[in-house]
Order: sequence, then structure tokens, then C-alpha cells
Amino acid sequence: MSILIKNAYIATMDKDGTSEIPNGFLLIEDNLISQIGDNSNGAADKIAADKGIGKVIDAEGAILMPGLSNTHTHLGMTLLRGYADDMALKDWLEKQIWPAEANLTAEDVYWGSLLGCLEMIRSGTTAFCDMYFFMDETAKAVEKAGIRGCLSYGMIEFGDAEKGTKELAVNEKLVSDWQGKANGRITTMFGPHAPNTCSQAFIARAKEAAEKAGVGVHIHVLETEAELNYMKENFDMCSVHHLDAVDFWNTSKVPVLAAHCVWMSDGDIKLFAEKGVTVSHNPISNMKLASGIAPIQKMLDAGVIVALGTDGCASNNNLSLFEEMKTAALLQKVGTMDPTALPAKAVVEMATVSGAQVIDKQTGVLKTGGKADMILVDVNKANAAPIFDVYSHLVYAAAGSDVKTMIVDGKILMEDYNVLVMDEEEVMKKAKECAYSLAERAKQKE
Ligand SMILES: O=c1[nH]cnc2c1ncn2[C@@H]1O[C@H](CO)[C@@H](O)[C@H]1O
Ligand SMILES: [Zn+2]
Repeated sequence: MSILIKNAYIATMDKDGTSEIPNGFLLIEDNLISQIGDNSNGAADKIAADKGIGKVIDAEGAILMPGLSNTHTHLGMTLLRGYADDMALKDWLEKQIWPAEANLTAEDVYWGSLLGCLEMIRSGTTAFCDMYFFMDETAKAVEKAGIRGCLSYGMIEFGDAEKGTKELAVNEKLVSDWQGKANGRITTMFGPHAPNTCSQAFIARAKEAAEKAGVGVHIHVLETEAELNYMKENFDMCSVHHLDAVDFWNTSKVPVLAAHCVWMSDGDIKLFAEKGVTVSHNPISNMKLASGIAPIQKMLDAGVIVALGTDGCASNNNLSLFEEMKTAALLQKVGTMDPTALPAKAVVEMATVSGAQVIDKQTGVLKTGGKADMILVDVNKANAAPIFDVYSHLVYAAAGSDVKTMIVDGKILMEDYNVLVMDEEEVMKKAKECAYSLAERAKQKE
């Protein structure tokens, strides 16, 4: 189906082309953007008539921009939203989250993932990178929801080689079953959990498997000072250098996605810049668990690719990248005591272009030939009057709930606030049932 969007304020996020078109149009044919341009001379209506376009969206009063990419999630954790708060990472995982997760079923993860997809559609996220369990279920949810998902299985090996072999087999099956499915909307990665929950040898095996399969790797790294201290005590070096010793950060064959990266030294940052690692910055989770402030401005200055992520819903507690963008900017300013740190446009780039680097390089900007993944942000709202600068509006004043329309891979998933791909009431009902029953089962086992 062809779709023509007209009268939009377009923020293309394309560094090589026109970055803003105040009265623009965009034409989608199949799943690709076939034309984008100025509409002040009424070009759109002529195209619609000439081509006999059936679907025309009048985007007067809306910003048209690339969809946002959430580069670090544990989607099934929507069920644990608010399950355990106000704790440090180690206690939070060991005393609350892992015992609860031990009771998870495939059905739980399906409804939790679908709820996550719904929340992402409603807040402008068209693509995400996930690391969790029962990933077939998340894949099915992504297939149904119509968004883009880059899925990894969270492998935790705890230095047990036999367990490691089993974990790798699970992730390998995910890759062989789902890579490229749903017209390429589903891609996969290997997900060794973290340098303090997996051995160096195991993480090296995971990287090898990823390179063999031609897919990326997704890992937590230097999230807490406790991890840094643990690595120093046991290996006399930080996580980054410990894994560099097995060439883990080499991105010449496959992308490497590192979540959190709070406790990075200047040397670590230089290494990530040279290697081309993508960092997923999760400011809200890092603040909530009091993990610290990642040196993002330093990373950007050094040339590191930095994207944004929410982390799981149990440490955030939502999936809104609009909140994440604002928090990223504010936290960096107060952390460096420099109000010029992480300006608005740089933050929007993190959430769009930079995130797309590891998910699908044909997305993340609006340009001819690119895949048609985009959103309309409603600016016919009190919090959007006036707008002097589109990036300032998106980062400091807008909210996820201002997103009114979403198109992914040329298909409309939400139009004028109506979600077209699932029964919202049913998804919320089932997810709540799963969540309360999971909590009940976890409590009984205590
Ligand atoms: O911020 C975090 N740091 C480390 N682990 C996390 C965080 N959030 C969630 N998980 C845990 O990572 C595993 C994913 O497969 C899950 O056990 C999830 O609870
Ligand atoms: Zn995480």
C-alpha cells in the first residue's frame, strides 16, 4: 500500500540531507520512503492525484520524524513494573528479581512482551534491542505488534562451562528460528548477561558464535561501581579491558552493543571509540538504582556511538524514550555542572540515528530509499505552544503520549491515537493477570 503524508513539520535527522522541512510531504511505497520534500507549493496533492494514492494523512499540527529506538530492554519485565523498587542493583537482582523470574512461564513473557510493544507504540518507539528469557514469545509479540525487535537471549553462566553450553544452544536456536523473520523486522543477537555474571571464556564463546552466525552481541557492562571493584579484585582490570583481552569489542564482523557503561575510564572510552562499540545509555535506570552517571558527553566528544535505552520496566518503570531523552540531557548537565552538555539535538540523534546503527541501518533517518519507520508527534497541544526549536520541544517539553501515529515497515500501527494491531484491553487484562499470578507464585516459594 502507498501512503502519502502531507503538511507535516519534518525533522529528517539526516545529517547528509535537509534536516528540517517546515511544510513537508513524504511518500511511502511498499515498505520504503520513495519521496520526501517541500509541500509549500502543493506538491503532495499533485502526487496523490497522479499516482492515485488511496491513503493520504494530513499531518497539519504534527512533527514527522523517524521512530525512536530503545536499545536496551528486558521486555517481559513489564510484568515486574513496580515489583521491587528503591534497592541497589545487586540486592534488587538477587533478592527480588531473579527469584521472581524463576517462576516465569512462556505465557507470562508473551503477554508481558505484547504489553511492552503496546507501550512502545503509544510512546513513539518503533524498534528495540531486547535481552530476556522465553524469547520465542517476545518474537511472536513483535511479529504481531508490527514493530522492529532485535532479540537476544540473556545468557547467565556463572563460570559453569556446562551451563554455558546449554545457554549458548538456546541463543543459537533463537538466531536460527527468527533471524530476518517478519520481513526483516525481527533480528537477533547473542546476549551474554554481564562480565560479573559470565566468565571471560564464556563471553568469548558467545562472541565467536555471534560472528559465526553473522549477528551482533548485547551485554551489560560497568553498570555499577561494585562490578568495577569485583573485576579489579579478581582480574586486576576493569570489565572493558578484561573483555578486550579476548577481542570482544571488535566490531569488524558484527555489531557490539554495550548497555549502561557508567563506570568507564577515559581509556575505556577511547577503546570503544576506536572499536566502534555502540553504547546504550540508560539514565533513568542508572539513577533509580543509584548506579551513577555515565560520562556521555565525554563519550560523544571521543567519537563513541551512543544510543538510548530504558532498561527493563522494573528499574525505570516505563518504556518512554521521551522521558529518557529529557533525563539524559538533564543528568549530563548536572553531572558535569555544565548546562551546555548534551544539547537537545544530540539527544534526539541518540534516540534515532545512533540507535538504528545496531538495529537496522536503513532506519533512524527519514530519507529516500530508507525503510518507512516513522512517527507523528502531536503539537496541537498546550505543552507545544509555542515551539521555537523542534529538538528543544521533543526533548524538554514533549511526552510519549503526544505520539499520535506510527508507521513501521510501511504499515500503519497506530493512527490518530488508535492502535490498529492489537486489542489493547485484552493485552492489558492478560498482562495484569500474568503479573499478579507470577507475584503470587514467587511469594509462595519464599
Ligand atoms: O540493569 C540491569 N542490570 C543487570 N541485569 C539486569 C538489569 N535489568 C534487568 N536485568 C536482568 O537481566 C536478565 C536479562 O536476561 C534478567 O535476569 C533481568 O532481570
Ligand atoms: Zn538491563
